[in-house]
Amino acid sequence: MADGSAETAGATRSGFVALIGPTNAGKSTLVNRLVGAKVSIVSHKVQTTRAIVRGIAIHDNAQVVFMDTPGIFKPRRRLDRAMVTSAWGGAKDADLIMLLIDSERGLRGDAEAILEGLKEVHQPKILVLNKIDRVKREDLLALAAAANEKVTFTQTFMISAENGSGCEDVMDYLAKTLPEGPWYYPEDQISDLPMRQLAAEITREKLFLRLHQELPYSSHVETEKWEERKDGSVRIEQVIYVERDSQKKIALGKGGETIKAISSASRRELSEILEQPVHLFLFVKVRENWGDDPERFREMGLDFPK
Ligand SMILES: Nc1nc2c(ncn2[C@@H]2O[C@H](COP(=O)(O)OP(=O)(O)OP(=O)(O)O)[C@@H](O)[C@H]2O)c(=O)[nH]1
Repeated sequence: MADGSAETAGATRSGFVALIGPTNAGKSTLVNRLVGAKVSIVSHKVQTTRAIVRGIAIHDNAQVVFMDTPGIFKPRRRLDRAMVTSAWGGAKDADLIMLLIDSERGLRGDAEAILEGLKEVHQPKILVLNKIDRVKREDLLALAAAANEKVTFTQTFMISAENGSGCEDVMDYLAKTLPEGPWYYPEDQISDLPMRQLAAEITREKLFLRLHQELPYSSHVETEKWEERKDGSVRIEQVIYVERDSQKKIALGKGGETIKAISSASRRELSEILEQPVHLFLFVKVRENWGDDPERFREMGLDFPK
């Protein structure tokens, strides 16, 4: 057989997996772990993820495209509503839905409402109980039973996205369950988030880590300029939008020390990801009501809710 060798390796599989779950359940941590690289920003604060970010992982013969959806919660502001719509929209486009629950928090809060919403979604669903490093085994079993009573899951997994325990089983399952078909992306691609947007997300993560109270929630980062230089370095200019003058002062810090710290942390990480020297310039601008500006929503890849 002259050309049969590729066939014997088995047909390729591929598909889209929507990660749904309450905010702070660990969705970004899990995608980053499964993809093996940082494609989605993580922080201990809730509502870090705004738009759908896809991480792409190869496992056995399968290419698994993760849609890391914004945490689903009760929408209040316009931006919140857009995030929730985007999360459910992502679920409807997927081949498989993965519900991630923080086992320590259980079904309290938004988890209950998500389970209700999932009843209307017809794709196969799996339940993933995360943060098992924090809970006792008997509580996990009770939680799995309670969730399975409300929605029919084809499989239940218990994992720790943080230390990796159980994650391999999830990948094995996905790799053999997704539909047969050609891969959607080239083998070495791990995200379809444009680099400019990923760079903005990284700076936003540093902002989240550095600033407290409400400021991170009323700020937004955009990459405005991206210039590849002849010496192999790149010059990146980003704007941090805040809503008030007082917030601008906080973002800059005394003598500019806060913005300098954010900038150098972001620059270091960007140089690592891009594998080239980065010159990063951050500007803080006040834009009142950016949360009601359709253009900002487009930049974040979200539809502007009426
Ligand atoms: N102990 C423990 N902590 C975890 C685990 N997985 C994630 N975390 C932590 O939980 C917090 C939230 O994680 P994220 O990955 O940002 O959660 P998310 O669901 O993407 O959050 P949103 O963007 O708000 O929707 C972070 O502080 C993580 O380090 C885990 O398995 N065990």
